[in-house]
Amino acid sequence: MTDAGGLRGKSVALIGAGNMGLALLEGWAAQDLLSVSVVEPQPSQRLQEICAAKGYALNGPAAPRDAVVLAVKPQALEAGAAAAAPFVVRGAVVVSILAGKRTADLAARLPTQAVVRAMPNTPAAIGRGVTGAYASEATSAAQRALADALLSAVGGVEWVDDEALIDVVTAVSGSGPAYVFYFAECLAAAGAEAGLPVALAARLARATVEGAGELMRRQPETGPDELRRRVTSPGGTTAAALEVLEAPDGLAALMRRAVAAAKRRAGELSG
Ligand SMILES: NC(=O)C1=CN([C@@H]2O[C@H](COP(=O)(O)OP(=O)(O)OC[C@H]3O[C@@H](n4cnc5c(N)ncnc54)[C@H](OP(=O)(O)O)[C@@H]3O)[C@@H](O)[C@H]2O)C=CC1
Ligand SMILES: O=C(O)[C@@H]1CCC=N1
Repeated sequence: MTDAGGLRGKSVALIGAGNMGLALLEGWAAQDLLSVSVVEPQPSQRLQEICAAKGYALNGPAAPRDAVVLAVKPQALEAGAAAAAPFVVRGAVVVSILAGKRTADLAARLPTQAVVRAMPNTPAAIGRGVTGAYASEATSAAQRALADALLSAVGGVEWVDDEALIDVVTAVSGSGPAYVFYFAECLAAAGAEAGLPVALAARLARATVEGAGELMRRQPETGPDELRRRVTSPGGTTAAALEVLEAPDGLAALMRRAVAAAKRRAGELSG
């Protein structure tokens, strides 16, 4: 395995291996460059398999690590930070993926100020995630590079230099996959209501979202607006539908409200 990010020989502790923690671990295991310790109260079978196959310590004694990745629920921050602290030594960087929790919230509970706040998303589970990240002022360039390499194992990483933007990243790409899945659900439901058998409507909606996403992926130079125009024949069916979606109270207004609600909730989770 190539080691573009300089991960070889680095040591990491992962605190919390649920949906997102496990996705990160899968990415690290595929690269096979790191020494990993995992703390997880209820290890899933998959977690146990990875740890056994890769020789990762699972719920073993704490030891100093180069990086500690915190992946518990925001509501479990106190317990998660307590579990993380023994792994955090001078020079270690803490990478938190907790929604809403500020770098200051983390630093107040951990023996370091070097904290990276990151927001991945669930396509990380197939190596196709995108993560927004912010490094506190106390984070060195080397610590930030290590955090970048750890997060890059499951997809792209976009750094921002204003921590407040992470709440927006959370509302756009962190929560975003749920919006897309919900769109597929709504499209299927509308198709069924318009007369299609329920299962067929679900298959058509799913294949449409998959195909449209893949089309976008394969044409990175073409904006979604242009791809949309290519579907839309003048005076045709798509134009009729888009007139509804583009109405003042249509999809743009709904997305604005949805993103604002998620951003507001991220703010409420801080502290
Ligand atoms: N799901 C998503 O799409 C995304 C989530 N996030 C963030 O990632 C974090 C994790 O989310 P997600 O993976 O979905 O949640 P999960 O509940 O799936 O995973 C959290 C895991 O942490 C474990 N845990 C709880 N307390 C401790 C502790 N003291 N020490 C070690 N492990 C502990 C939990 O165990 P138990 O179940 O036994 O309590 C659980 O397995 C959240 O903060 C969330 O905001 C970020 C981006 C996207
Ligand atoms: O819903 C949540 O709070 C988490 C953060 C982003 C996606 N899931």
